[in-house]
Amino acid sequence: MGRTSGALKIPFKINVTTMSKLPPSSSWDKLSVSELEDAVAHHNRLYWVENNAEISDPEFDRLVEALRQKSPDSPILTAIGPAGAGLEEAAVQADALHDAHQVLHNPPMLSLDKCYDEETLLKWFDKFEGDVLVSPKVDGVAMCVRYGANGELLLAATRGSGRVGELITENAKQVGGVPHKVDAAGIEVRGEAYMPLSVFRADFAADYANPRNLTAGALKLKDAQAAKAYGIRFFAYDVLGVEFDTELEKMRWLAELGFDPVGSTIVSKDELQQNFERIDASQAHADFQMDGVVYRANLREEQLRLGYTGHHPRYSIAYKFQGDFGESTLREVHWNVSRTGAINPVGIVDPVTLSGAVVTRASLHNLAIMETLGGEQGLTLNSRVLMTRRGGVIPHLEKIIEAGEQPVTIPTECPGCGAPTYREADVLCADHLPGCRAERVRQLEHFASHMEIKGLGPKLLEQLYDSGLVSDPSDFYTLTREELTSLERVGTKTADTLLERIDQRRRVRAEHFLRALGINELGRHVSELLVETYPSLDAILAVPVEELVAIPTIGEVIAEHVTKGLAQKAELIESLRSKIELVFPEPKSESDADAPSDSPVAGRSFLFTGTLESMTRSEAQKRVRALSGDTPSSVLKSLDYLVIGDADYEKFEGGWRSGKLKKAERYNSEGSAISIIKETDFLALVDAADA
Ligand SMILES: NC(=O)c1ccc[n+]([C@@H]2O[C@H](COP(=O)([O-])OP(=O)(O)OC[C@H]3O[C@@H](n4cnc5c(N)ncnc54)[C@H](O)[C@@H]3O)[C@@H](O)[C@H]2O)c1
Ligand SMILES: [Zn+2]
Repeated sequence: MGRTSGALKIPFKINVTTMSKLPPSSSWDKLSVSELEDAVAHHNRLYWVENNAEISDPEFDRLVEALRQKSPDSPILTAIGPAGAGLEEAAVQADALHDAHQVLHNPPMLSLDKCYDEETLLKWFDKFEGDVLVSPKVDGVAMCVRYGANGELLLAATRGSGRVGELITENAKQVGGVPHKVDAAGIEVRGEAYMPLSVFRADFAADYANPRNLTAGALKLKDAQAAKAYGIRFFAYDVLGVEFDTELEKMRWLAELGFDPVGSTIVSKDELQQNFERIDASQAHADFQMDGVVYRANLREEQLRLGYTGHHPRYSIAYKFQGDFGESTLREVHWNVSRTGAINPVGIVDPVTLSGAVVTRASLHNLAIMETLGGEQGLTLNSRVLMTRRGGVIPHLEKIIEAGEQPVTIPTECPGCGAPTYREADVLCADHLPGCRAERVRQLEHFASHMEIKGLGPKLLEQLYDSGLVSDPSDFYTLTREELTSLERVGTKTADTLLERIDQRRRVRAEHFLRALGINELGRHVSELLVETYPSLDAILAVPVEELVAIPTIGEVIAEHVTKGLAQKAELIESLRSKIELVFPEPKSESDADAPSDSPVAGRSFLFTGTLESMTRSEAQKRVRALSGDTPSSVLKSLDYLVIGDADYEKFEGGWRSGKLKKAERYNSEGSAISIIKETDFLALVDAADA
């Protein structure tokens, strides 16, 4: 089974950093001003115009900083960014504004001023009065959304050159956190679109190097429906068309409108550095990639007084993460069999400490990405390499500093079963033999994770597979306590918890089941489409390729992979369906096609207050979102449910009111219809929606 790029793949170049023809970062300082200027202009162009960066972002930032140190007034410094790269000129020359696909940004969507140390930050702070709003600098793609006189979504656009952006309205409607209607007239909201790291890790990390490129690609896909499969979300950080006295009020208002504002706090001068460190540390658990911290003067009158340069607002600055680099040596390349059967390279390097963690391995994604990394002579062992953690988290082999001598050998046989390998497009494949251990264990892992059976980690799965207790996913459902406790390090308590978790997943939504099968191209989007289009598993299994191709967004390649995969797994599917009950959505009748769904959760919004007992707040929010509900971060007039933790519900009945409750009651007295319910009732709602 091989991977071929199907229609769902993004037609977007992967930004792999290869060996730079210019000197490595350590020698930027030795260049003259004019050499530095040339280098900055060169890389800026490669990045913005050719979409093919040769050096990493932190390295580019160092280069710019080297120029700024030597020649603070260099005109090149203010020409960095898309406009400086000539994009704007090109757009205007092409008479862009008469082009229906483009939008003029007024005022332009500017860049941000940058700094790399506390001293520079404090100097900036001394230019104005009042406190500062701090927020993470989200490493995504800038986007604006405009709303009309009735609050309807009019258009959305990319930042483009800063002055001229590209229209992406239909795609933006598929982005989480972009309300289609707001309770405000004639506003423009600006913010950052990004791919949550959880989505990137689950669906794309094996084939793509960077969530930011995927985000940019998804926003520009011709087929807006297909964009949905990328799970892109939007953080709002600014609004035009309404004036506020402070940034804080602005961010609160955005939350009330239903946007997801970037998490922000107000701080004073002596807390600036401490908040940089706090946000830096938060990378370990954040679900988005960030590349620094943004500071903004809180008082609007001070912002107006400071104004703008042509490149950035003076009232704002980004304190960028240095990108913790470390040199190491590439010792080996391991080849892992993925759940789709692709055999992908993983680099094993000498231990190096980066952002507080020891890194010894980094995914090299796939054969083609590995080749690009190695450059003309190919990747070699014992190469000196530069390691980073992307977004401070994902270990990444940034570039080769000095090549070694021994070329990496590409296996001719699958490391799991010995089947001969072959290349298909970017990927190394094999027609795995039935007993391919690596592929089987990976499939078990994939099944468990998509069926949301917690506790089945890779170690335990290997034990289960090697002991013969589980050879395919249907065996999970016949495991007994005795069998489980016969394994090393599995006690009765662990066994019972596990059995209970498996039991809870005997009744699942059909799209989750389809996706869990681990069939190439049968991901979230195609599974959902199939389940929406066909009423039963039998109907899905019987669909011929020609019919699948007729479904919008399913191309020929996808259709072939899916039908072939389902046929190959017929036996497994039969054995699973005798143990699992699949839930299909109620068929929609023609007349109510546009009516809100009758799921008690889909399309409704939920906000939580007080302490939840059955799960954490973020788990509760995840469940709501998984059922297509919304989770605004504050009380809106249009809110459907305010959920009170069970323990606090008694207090509520006794007269206690949280801020959120007070607000909800006030809105209700003004005509809103917010249901205030307790946790147990919420659980009943989600269970009903899940059923
Ligand atoms: N590798 C290379 O060769 C190369 C060359 C040129 C530029 N670059 C990189 O391109 C990137 C983009 O540069 P730039 O100057 O256009 O953008 P920038 O890095 O100055 O950032 C400005 C952007 O930050 C975004 N942002 C994210 N979170 C925000 C928040 N909380 N508040 C306000 N704004 C927020 C905004 O959308 C805004 O457009 C930089 O990271 C730079 O390193 C790399
Ligand atoms: Zn194999």
